[in-house]
Amino acid sequence: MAKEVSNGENHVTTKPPPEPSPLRNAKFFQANMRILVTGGAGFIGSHLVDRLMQNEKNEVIVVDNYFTGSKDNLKQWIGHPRFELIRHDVTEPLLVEVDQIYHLACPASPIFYKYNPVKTIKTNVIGTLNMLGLAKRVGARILLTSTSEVYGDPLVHPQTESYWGNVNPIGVRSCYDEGKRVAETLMFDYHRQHGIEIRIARIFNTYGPRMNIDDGRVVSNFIAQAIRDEPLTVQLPGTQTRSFCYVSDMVDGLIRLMEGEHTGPVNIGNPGEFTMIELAETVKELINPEVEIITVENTPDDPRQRKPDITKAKELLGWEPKVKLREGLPLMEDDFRKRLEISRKN
Ligand SMILES: NC(=O)c1ccc[n+]([C@@H]2O[C@H](COP(=O)([O-])OP(=O)(O)OC[C@H]3O[C@@H](n4cnc5c(N)ncnc54)[C@H](O)[C@@H]3O)[C@@H](O)[C@H]2O)c1
Ligand SMILES: O=C(O)[C@H]1O[C@H](OP(=O)(O)OP(=O)(O)OC[C@H]2O[C@@H](n3ccc(=O)[nH]c3=O)[C@H](O)[C@@H]2O)[C@H](O)[C@@H](O)[C@@H]1O
Repeated sequence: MAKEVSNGENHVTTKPPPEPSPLRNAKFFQANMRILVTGGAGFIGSHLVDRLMQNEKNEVIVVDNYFTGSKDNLKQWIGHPRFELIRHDVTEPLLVEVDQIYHLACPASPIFYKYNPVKTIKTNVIGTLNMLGLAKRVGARILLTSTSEVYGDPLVHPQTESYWGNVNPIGVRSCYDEGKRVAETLMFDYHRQHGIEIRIARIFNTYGPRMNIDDGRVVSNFIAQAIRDEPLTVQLPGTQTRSFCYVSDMVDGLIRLMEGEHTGPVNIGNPGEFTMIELAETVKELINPEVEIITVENTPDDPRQRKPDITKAKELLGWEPKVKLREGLPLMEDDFRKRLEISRKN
């Protein structure tokens, strides 16, 4: 009988896990790992695909409905014999033979997940249910990209995985944070009831090249504003904090979690914590010292502080972030300048 330890509790499964595909152990087949990435045309998903495709033993299938993602993010792989791209909405069932599922499909920026909240919650609940059904049918291991938003407006700081959170169940962010909480519940219920091999990553604010330029998230907003000579819009009070992880570190953490022995949940994020005023000042200093910083109204239920405790990731996965904010911001600036076609002034 499979046994897992998480949050100090024993999760004893009622059934042995389904047999994995024989390909997982095949020595001579051209690809011995078929990997599905849902949401693979998005920001984190496309960087994950790049990393997975570097291993010649991997065959990668992306499914995406292109709500916030784009084929452009995957253009280097389209037509590659080990790569397949399917336009598909995860709220509909999917039948594909795979060994691993990275389940990322879900709009992540608050302006996009609030745009159609009913669809967001369907994506989180029905989408995750469909992917768990697929994992059960084909015996695949499945990783969910959950979020630090499961901690809500946290009363514990920094946040450890054992903290249950402080979440408004009826607020405008609930479609996303409560949606992800249900998704985590479904993952553990399939694990306990059906023996599915699960992995849960709780991702903290991640940034890097390929974020949508008008994505609405704070790092992309500030960088685009600095490049366009527009004021940096710090939402009030400006003393709220976030901890920003560069995307290459994130992808490394996700792959380690998938390949390791621990179900999670595991926080994956960079513990360097900044107020939004500090972030704006850093962007101003690095990208455009002339730019103005202004304050604007905030949106409801904005978490006041957020910083991951990454002890578990360090101990269980041997993972910690390498890229500091001051190193990551210029890399993102280069990408934004190319796409906006605005070069540096001097
Ligand atoms: N970037 C972050 O800071 C962050 C933090 C915490 C958690 N996450 C999680 O990581 C994942 C990826 O986030 P991201 O920042 O790359 O966002 P993103 O919006 O760039 O990517 C999400 C992808 O999912 C696709 N998608 C959305 N709904 C879908 C559906 N119903 N069916 C199929 N595809 C669908 C989108 O088109 C997009 O390509 C999300 O699950 C998000 O909740 C991200
Ligand atoms: O990391 C996470 O777990 C979650 O965090 C984010 O949510 P949030 O932290 O609210 O992200 P932003 O929209 O980037 O906002 C961060 C902070 O910046 C502030 N902000 C945002 C935009 C802006 O122009 N100015 C500004 O000051 C917001 O008020 C907020 O306090 C992401 O949107 C989610 O994808 C993710 O799941």
